[in-house]
Amino acid sequence: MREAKNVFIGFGKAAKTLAFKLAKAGESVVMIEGSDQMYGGTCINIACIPSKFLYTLSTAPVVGTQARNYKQAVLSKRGLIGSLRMKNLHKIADLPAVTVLTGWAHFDDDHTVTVSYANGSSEQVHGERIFINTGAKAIMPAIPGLADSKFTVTSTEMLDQARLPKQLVIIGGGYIGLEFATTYQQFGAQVTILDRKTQFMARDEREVAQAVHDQFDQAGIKVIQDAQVLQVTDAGTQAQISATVAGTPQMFTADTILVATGRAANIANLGLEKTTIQTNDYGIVVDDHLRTDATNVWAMGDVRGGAQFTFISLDDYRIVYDQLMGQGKRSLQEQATVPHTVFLNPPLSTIGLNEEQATAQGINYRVAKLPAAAMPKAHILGNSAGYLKALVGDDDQFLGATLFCVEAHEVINILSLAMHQHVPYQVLRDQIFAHPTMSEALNDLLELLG
Ligand SMILES: Cc1cc2nc3c(=O)[nH]c(=O)nc-3n(C[C@H](O)[C@H](O)[C@H](O)COP(=O)(O)OP(=O)(O)OC[C@H]3O[C@@H](n4cnc5c(N)ncnc54)[C@H](O)[C@@H]3O)c2cc1C
Ligand SMILES: NC(=O)c1ccc[n+]([C@@H]2O[C@H](COP(=O)([O-])OP(=O)(O)OC[C@H]3O[C@@H](n4cnc5c(N)ncnc54)[C@H](O)[C@@H]3O)[C@@H](O)[C@H]2O)c1
Repeated sequence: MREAKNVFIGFGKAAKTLAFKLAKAGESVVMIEGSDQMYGGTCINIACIPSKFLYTLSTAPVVGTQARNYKQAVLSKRGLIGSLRMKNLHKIADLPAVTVLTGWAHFDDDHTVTVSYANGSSEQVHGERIFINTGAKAIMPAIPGLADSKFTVTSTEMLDQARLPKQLVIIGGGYIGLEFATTYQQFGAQVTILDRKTQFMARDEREVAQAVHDQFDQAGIKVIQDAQVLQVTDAGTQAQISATVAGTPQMFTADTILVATGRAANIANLGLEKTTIQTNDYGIVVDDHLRTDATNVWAMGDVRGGAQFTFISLDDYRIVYDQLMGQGKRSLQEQATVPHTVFLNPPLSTIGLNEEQATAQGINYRVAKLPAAAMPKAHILGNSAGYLKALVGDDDQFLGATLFCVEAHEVINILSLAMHQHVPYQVLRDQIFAHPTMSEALNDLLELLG
């Protein structure tokens, strides 16, 4: 039986970062990844990197009469992803302390896993410690005809489909739904979002949801709330989607249906029932230090049923590394306030509380709001839509911010740093920023607070 001090199941963000550090420290590592197309995990192969690559190309200004070339963008994406995948593999596999096994793992007991290879063979691996980082996968709702339709794709297939849809129907108006609507509309597809909730962007403040809705209206993206999809039927070159919208029957047609109805932790087929590891409806149960109920097993990233973001998986690595090699003080508590970005055009970034939440919690706040159009950089970048908004408490500390403007995804990191380091707003108000940038909007925005 193969033995290692550290056995990783899944080559995700947390696993690859922790494996590298432990191997560099001279500890033996076995990294088990199911697919040779997934070295480096979901983010680089089928999620953040390819989706933001296509988003960025779709957002670039059209020069003269030259349309944005979707097929070319997908081909370039394949090149980029292929080289990142190999870079990720070699960064780990080339270390003398590491063995990478390409096969699917399942537990036999708390210390032992069996790896099944594509050629039908298998082997057992014994780990003093085992780290589960198997990620999540798209949920396919049980709608008659949906899974079997030749027009149905998940984000994974969509990002690699070289044909631009003419009529794209997206089921689900969450992160993936909103981002793919933006990207594919910009490449030239007609996009309709069908979401079952009655409210658009239900998790967000109404003010910003309305601003995004207005921007979608302008772009020609149709957003339909309170939509219950009942059935999908293939009819020649198109699918017919029957649904009710606010209780009234409606038909939609599409040549591509993107299912974006959430992602569920990859815990099936892991053999967890043979271990003392516990699961719940969201994934593997862990404590604040990411320990499972088996004392030698940790779970990190999407599989532990928390927020599904690459930066969370990366932070999970920090928590576990601190336990193994540091003081063990780091925990999930530090992840309470993190920045989020939905890559729309302009992007929407948020952190902490919005006005509605502060009001609901009875927290006193002062608010500053600045139109993006006030910033020269927004005009240079050709998109002056949106606004920046920040909330501060009686103690002059930031409570939260909503940035719906170009470069929001960069500027939000400054506010995140300020919140975590308890920097009073006056510091950013008077900070010297490079010019012309969107960061300098923080000077003008916070000046409004006096
Ligand atoms: C389209 C899309 C866009 C996204 N965009 C963003 C974004 O912009 N920003 C952001 O922060 N997050 C984004 N996310 C979320 C982000 O991709 C995930 O939260 C993150 O990749 C999860 O990483 P992880 O470390 O949990 O594991 P993953 O990177 O998912 O790795 C899990 C690995 O385990 C392997 N595996 C699974 N089961 C087994 C097994 N039994 N044996 C062996 N190997 C196994 C899988 O093949 C996979 O390689 C996006 C997600 C999607 C789908
Ligand atoms: N920029 C980013 O950070 C980014 C980008 C993409 C994905 N992600 C991550 O990936 C996760 C998965 O994304 P997602 O968009 O699939 O999930 P999501 O949870 O963000 O949104 C799912 C949406 O689908 C809707 N829905 C569910 N079932 C439905 C049905 N049967 N009919 C119609 N609507 C239905 C829900 O109302 C919800 O609005 C996100 O939660 C996020 O953590 C992050």
